[in-house]
Amino acid sequence: MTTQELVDQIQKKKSFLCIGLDTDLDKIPSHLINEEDPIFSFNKAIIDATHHLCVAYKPNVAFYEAYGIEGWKSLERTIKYLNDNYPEQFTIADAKRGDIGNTSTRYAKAFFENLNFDALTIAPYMGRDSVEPFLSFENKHTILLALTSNAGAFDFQTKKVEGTELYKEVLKISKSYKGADNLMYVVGATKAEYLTKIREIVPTSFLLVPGVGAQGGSLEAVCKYGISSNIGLLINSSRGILYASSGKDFAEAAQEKALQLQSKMQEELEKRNLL
Ligand SMILES: O=c1ccn([C@@H]2O[C@H](COP(=O)(O)O)[C@@H](O)[C@H]2O)c(=O)[nH]1
Repeated sequence: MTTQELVDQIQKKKSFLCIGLDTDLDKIPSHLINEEDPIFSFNKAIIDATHHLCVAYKPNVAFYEAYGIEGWKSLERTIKYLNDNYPEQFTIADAKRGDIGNTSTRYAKAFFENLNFDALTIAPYMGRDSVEPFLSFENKHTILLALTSNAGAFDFQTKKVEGTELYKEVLKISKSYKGADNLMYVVGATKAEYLTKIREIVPTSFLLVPGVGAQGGSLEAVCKYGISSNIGLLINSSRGILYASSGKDFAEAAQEKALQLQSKMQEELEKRNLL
């Protein structure tokens, strides 16, 4: 999917919601456990109930890898279901990969070609030659960790290197990478006050913003400091939507949570004349 197609979807749906498919067998409703593939059954019900309210889905691969080959099959079924039934959805594999060049190329093939995701999260720590292999895939997006939502982000990301915070160096230096047009960045909703500085460096780049919901980040603050002329935000919520109910009404409850977030997003877009 091109970035313009993503912007068109956001405007059509009045939503920049990304739903995180962090599907945990310990948390899904008990009546699904005896299904042949409980993870896929849960995901399918969530997707069918929420697709009109969001523009992206983000399975975090840890939740699939944790169950071995069966978990990987659930991930394959989920991305195939999305691509076959809702091709307008922007799909993100949250895998936080990145390695020496030839290995990065294999990761890129796994997620962009084999599984056919639109985007993949990448750790920038190994630098240019670990990131550029991902950027050479046309209409595929590399989402680089810039300033993450967790407390440990302050261990390294905000430390100064030759006078500049490391996360700013990640943003600045990555702009010179070959294929940088395919870059997006992760910025945690819990770090919303940093977004003004971030927008000075990457004024229109898309930002994937996790941390609204279970981690306590504020949607309003993210919009206040981070929204750009092309909107440029995908705000993720996983647990806050997926586990709104542990009963048979889980999909309806997830839909209600997604609707609440979509309505707030619509308000934020309308008050800035971005629709
Ligand atoms: O900085 C980051 C980067 C990634 N994540 C991931 O996003 C979701 C958030 O889930 P919630 O349940 O909405 O808290 C999860 O997959 C994280 O691994 C992040 O939270 N922060």
